[in-house]
Amino acid sequence: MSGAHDVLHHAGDSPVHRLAPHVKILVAFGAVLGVVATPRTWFPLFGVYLLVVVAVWFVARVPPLWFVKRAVIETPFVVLAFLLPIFGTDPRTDFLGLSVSVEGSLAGWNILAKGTLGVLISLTLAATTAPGELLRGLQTLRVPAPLIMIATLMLRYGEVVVGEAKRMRVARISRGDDPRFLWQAGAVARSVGTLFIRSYERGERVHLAMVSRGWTGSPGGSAAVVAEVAAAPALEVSKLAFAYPDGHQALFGVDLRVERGERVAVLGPNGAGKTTFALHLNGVLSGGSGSISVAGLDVTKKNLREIRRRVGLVFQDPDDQLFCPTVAEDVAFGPRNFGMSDVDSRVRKALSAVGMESVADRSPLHLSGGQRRRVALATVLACAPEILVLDEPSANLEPVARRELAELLLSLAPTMLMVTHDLPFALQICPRSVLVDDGVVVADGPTREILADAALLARHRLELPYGFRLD
Ligand SMILES: Nc1ncnc2c1ncn2[C@@H]1O[C@H](COP(=O)(O)OP(=O)(O)OP(=O)(O)O)[C@@H](O)[C@H]1O
Repeated sequence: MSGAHDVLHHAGDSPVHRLAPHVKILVAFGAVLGVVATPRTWFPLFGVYLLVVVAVWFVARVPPLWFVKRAVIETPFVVLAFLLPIFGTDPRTDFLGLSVSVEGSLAGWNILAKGTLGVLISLTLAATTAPGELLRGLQTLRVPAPLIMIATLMLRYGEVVVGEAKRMRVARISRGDDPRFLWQAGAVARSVGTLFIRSYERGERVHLAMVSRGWTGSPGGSAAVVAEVAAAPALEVSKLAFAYPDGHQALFGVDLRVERGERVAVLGPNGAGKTTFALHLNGVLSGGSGSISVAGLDVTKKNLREIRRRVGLVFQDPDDQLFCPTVAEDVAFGPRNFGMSDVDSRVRKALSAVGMESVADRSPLHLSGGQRRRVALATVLACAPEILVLDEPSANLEPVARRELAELLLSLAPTMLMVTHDLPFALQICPRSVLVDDGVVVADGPTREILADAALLARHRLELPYGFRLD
């Protein structure tokens, strides 16, 4: 998936691109301050500023048109700048036969000149500095960690919106739409509404993924550990029922007990409630009825931090799970939130476990789907959870990557719950399966026996793949 990276960053190898990011941030910041502080009537100086900015574009080898296209974000200010002379206060003067306010004209010019230069300077910084570099530059400048985290999240949200917009555009065009013509403006306007909703929903899923790795609103945290109840099962779920805020009832009373070290597959047709169930296991979803306990600790607000340290959730879509500028930072996110001490070595070990050490410094968004899936698993492994909850781990994996993932999962010690439609994968990894349908557990037993029950599978819209035989 491409994101805001590609929209605002113009990759290159010019001297401007090669400058240290913190130097560029300081220069850009100083330049914006200089522009803002310049008296509005020093007209020629604004011309000089513009020439300097354009000269930087030439050295950076980024075409001026690239900036012009992106400067459209300034449109509301331009409109305001042109309205001020018309509606400004007296005294007034004649300009090209129009009566314009003198003060309004100066105020409009001030906004137009300073706003445009500010936008162009910011775009120049963004064009010549990759987002990850920008964040590193801020770190070098010792900008407080919460501000850097906020910048990271804003960046991720930008990527979410741009990514959704691109996906929707491709979907529209592939179905014959060509939104270049005026009479399609209505469809485009409706798409903007949909884009907002889709971006909001994805943003919410990214937030859930952050919460599930211990994010509480500020980076860092303590490593306080709550004592568990000895001899309690790894997981005990009783009469769990849940309805989404729109009133849709997804779970109707799930009961499940999982012993320590067990590997259990959660099977079921589309819409059965599997993901909803998985999201409850570390308190990402809550508010229904029934109870859940992990190693004897109730999943309640007071224990949430400890529960999230113990239950690692790997989301169905890796794009929901990965939001930091680099793979290494994403993998470090959970251990940092949980106040773990040996973060660097955890990151190295987790990436090595999934065979992804070589991509540590790359942006997660520039990886292939299969690579992202492995990195998403590493983000959770780095927290060494006692229970690993995986939602569709084998989806979109090439056969070799799928086999490697199976070997990796079989080599891991934690208790495991794996939501999957991949029945052979369930058989390979999990000796036990539970079948969920319509928000309740309808079967629970050895995976082989459940998969051998053709009538049971058929009743719940499950099917072994063509040619697959249970020996
Ligand atoms: N955010 C939401 N708001 C309202 N309803 C939802 C929401 N998310 C899921 N649902 C509904 O809850 C039900 C269970 O969804 P869930 O995603 O848990 O199913 P699933 O078994 O994981 O399905 P799949 O195999 O297709 O991933 C579905 O009917 C779904 O439409």
